[in-house]
Order: sequence, then structure tokens, then C-alpha cells
Amino acid sequence: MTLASHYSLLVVDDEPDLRTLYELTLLREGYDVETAATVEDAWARLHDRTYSAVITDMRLPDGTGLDLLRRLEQAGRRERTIVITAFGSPENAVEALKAGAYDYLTKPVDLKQFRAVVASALGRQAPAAAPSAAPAPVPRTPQRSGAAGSGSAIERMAGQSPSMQQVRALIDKVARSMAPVLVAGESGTGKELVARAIHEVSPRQGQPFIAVNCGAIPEQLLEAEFFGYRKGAFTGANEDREGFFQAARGGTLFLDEIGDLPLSMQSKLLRVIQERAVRPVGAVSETPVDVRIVSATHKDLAAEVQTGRFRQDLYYRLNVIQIRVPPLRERMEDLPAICARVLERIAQDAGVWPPPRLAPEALEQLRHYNFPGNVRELENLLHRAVALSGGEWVDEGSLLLPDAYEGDTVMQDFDTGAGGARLEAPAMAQADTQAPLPTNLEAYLDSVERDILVRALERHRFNRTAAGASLGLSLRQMRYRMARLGVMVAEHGVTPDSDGSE
Ligand SMILES: Nc1ncnc2c1ncn2[C@@H]1O[C@H](COP(=O)(O)OP(=O)(O)OP(=O)(O)O)[C@@H](O)[C@H]1O
Repeated sequence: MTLASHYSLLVVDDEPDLRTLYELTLLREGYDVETAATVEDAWARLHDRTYSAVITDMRLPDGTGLDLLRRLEQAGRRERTIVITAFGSPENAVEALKAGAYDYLTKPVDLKQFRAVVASALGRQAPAAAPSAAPAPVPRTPQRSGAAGSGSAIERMAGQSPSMQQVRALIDKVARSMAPVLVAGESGTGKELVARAIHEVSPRQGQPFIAVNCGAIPEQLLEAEFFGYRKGAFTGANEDREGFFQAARGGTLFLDEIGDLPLSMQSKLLRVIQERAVRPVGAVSETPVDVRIVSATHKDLAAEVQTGRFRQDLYYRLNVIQIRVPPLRERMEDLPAICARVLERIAQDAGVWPPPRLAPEALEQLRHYNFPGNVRELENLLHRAVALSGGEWVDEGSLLLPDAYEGDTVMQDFDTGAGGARLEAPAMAQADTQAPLPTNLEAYLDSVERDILVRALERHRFNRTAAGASLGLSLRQMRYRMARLGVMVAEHGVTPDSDGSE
């Protein structure tokens, strides 16, 4: 661990008392500290040497903290900046974060928070934020953490269209600061991928990335899930539990579908963001947390504010920097690159190489589709196409774009496919015309297919080649289908994983 004395800090404030207070606080932490009283004085010092971080008051006699910040940005300096703003002027704080400040503090400065923010800017664990005891891990059901598939988010993100280049540039820019980011875009456009990318290129990359789907947690559990609870806080609380905020300590908390958060929880979240401290349910005191918040929404949050469904003050706090991920139909020039990247991943997951390629006619067909479900829909489509074709090429016939589900085309595809069990699905559907229709055709067909694969594998003692051959499939096709549907051959049989391949 780096010694505190290896960090040098520049404190800029024109009030001698405050300057001394900050200086003493930081010296006590073991840092090297220099001070300046004006923008010009600070700039002269910065001319002579570099610092680990600059802590500046917003109002200075010859300018503002923002002026200093902009100069640092323009000169390409790497110093992290913390701006101290007057109480009740959140617009200044937002302005500072937009201009590239790492973080801000509000007057009167709470010294505990001051130490924690400086430590965070230097990439050190804040002393006050260290966990007191190791609480039990939180149940992870509504939360998806860790890598979403193989490879880093930046590597996974394909496409060089101007809008994607802009998204990448913004990711790079915001990664350096603590500023909250709101990622906006339709479902399936890649918002979570953007959030992960921000975390990965930020200094927090070695720390946890915790993803929470705000819409998936029952309202009465929200507080306990977010902030944790103490033993005995309510019936069933048999032990202390951490919440998402504690689990994300030092890292990034990704709040997906933030627009689904009920109003009661919105005010609690706002408080935590303002205070940078959480109070677990049943606890008497608050614990400081150093967490960067990235949220995402497919809703028009500004409109939600207008209708009173989303708190304006929270919107203001979360939306300091907005990254809009455009729908796929607005960046169709990215289609070939995204298809190639997705096909690579499908092949990798199935343990097959080289990855299949998209036939030019298939690409042409995709170009004419408008992808209401965006990249996620494209992924699902390609998954199925690869499982159907199983060869080196994905052709037009295997794409089954939604319109092709109607009429004869489906029957034809099933007929020309590979006989046997695959004919059962349409045959079954015809047999009982009174049977209720599935509400989700894709999920229904997947479950039929999964069932057939499992039965064939069981009948052939889990030998994929033999089971595949009995269904008229090559080993390669069998592997793709098993990977797509999450059917795994375990030591003692087959494990259908109902979540599919993700
Ligand atoms: N530019 C891209 N290149 C390759 N894959 C991508 C790209 N964008 C998104 N994906 C993939 O598409 C899928 C959907 O992306 P993601 O989950 O990030 O979208 P989302 O906007 O968060 O969706 P939702 O709103 O449904 O939560 C993921 O598997 C992701 O890896």
C-alpha cells in the first residue's frame, strides 16, 4: 500500500483560517500539503510541479475554482480536483463535475467527509469508511454483479458510428470523476454495457461493480436491500446484512431502471447521495460510504418529473452527466461489426471455433429490420439463427425475423429443417386447436426445444454426438443449441438452466 506521505496535495482557499484547517487535517492524515490563496498563485505552483490532487474553493479573489479546473483540463493535467462550493448552490457543484472535477464538497465542510473524499480521489480506502465488522453477504437475487459474459465491456462494445464514438469519448471523460452518470436509451441498446465500461476505465476498476435492477425488488424490501439491516431489525433478521451500498464500497453502484423506484425510496436514495452515508435498517448511526452511482433508464425521466412520478431533486443529482445510447436503428452502420462481435461470443460460449459468418444476403435482410428490441434482440436472433444453421455461415433462411413467424414460412422452415422431434412443435400446436396459445412464442418454443434436447441426451447416455444425430443435428449444431438454451451435460445427468445462455 502506498504511504500517505507519497501523496502531495495543493489546497487553494483565500480564507486563511479555512486554509489552515484543511492543511492541518490533511497533514494529520500524513499527506504532503502546499497551499495557495488565488487562482494565479495556484497556477504558479502547478507550473513548477505536479500534485496528486488539488482541493480548491469555488470563490477565489481573482476567479473561480472552475477557472482553475478548466486550465488544468486544457493543459491535459492529471491532478484530480475537488471543488468546495457554498451551501445551497448545487448548480455550482454540477458545473464543477461537468467540467471534470473528481468530486465536490459543500460548506461548511464536514471534516470526516473531507478526509473520505480526498482518500477516494487518491484511490485509497477512506479510514472512516472501513467496515467495522464483516457482515454476511446480501442475497443476490435481484442483483446482477460481476462480468456479464466474457471479456471486458469496452471490448464487447462494437461499432464505430459517430454516435458510438461519442458514447466512448464520454465514457472516457466521465470515468475520471465521481460525477453521477445517467445512461438513457431504449431497452437493449447497451446501457448496462456502458455502465460497466465506465467502471472498468475508472480508477475504481479493481473494486466491486454492483448492478441492481430497481424494478425487480419488492417495495417493502427496498430499504433493507439497498442499505442493509441489523440483526433483530425485523422478524427474520437473524444476522447483520450488508446492502447494495456497502457491497459496492469503493466501487460503482449501477441502478438500472431507476425510473421504477417508488417515490418513498427516491427520497431515501437522495439522502444517501447527499450525506454520502447509509443507515442500515435497525442501526442507530450512519456509516460513510464511498460509492459512485451510475443509473440507467429507458423512460423519459424529465417527463416523469413533470408528472410527479420522479423527484426533481433526485433527477438533478443523478443526471449530472447524461450519456444517451442511441437505438440500433439509428446506427445501422454498426450492424456488421456488432453481428461479428456477437457471433464471436456465441461461438466462444459454445466452445466452437471459428465463429460462423453472416452471409451477405442475411446482413441485407437485417438492414431492413428496425430492431425494436435493439442489440439484445439482435443477439437473440443470431443465437437462434446459429442454432438453426449450425454451420460456418448464417444465412437468410435461419434468421426468422419476426414477420416470418406468420403464415407458411414457419412450417416450411421446420419442414426443411431436420425432421423428427422438431416437427413436434407445429404438430402439437395443430393437434389441439382449443389449447391456449402461448403468451410468449419464443419462450414457448425454447422450452419445447430444451425438453427435446434433454430427452435425447438422456436417451443417448449424454453423448452429444449420438443425441444430436438422433435429431438430425451435427455435433456443432447440437453444441450451439445446448449453449443457447443453457443445457449442460453434468456428471450425473443434464442440467437445463432455465435462464438460457446469459
Ligand atoms: N455495441 C455493442 N456491441 C456488442 N454487443 C452489445 C453492444 N451493445 C449492447 N450489446 C449487448 O447487447 C445486450 C444488451 O445490452 P445491455 O444489457 O447493456 O442493454 P440495456 O440497455 O442495459 O438493456 P435493458 O434496458 O433491457 O436493461 C448485452 O448482451 C450486450 O452485451
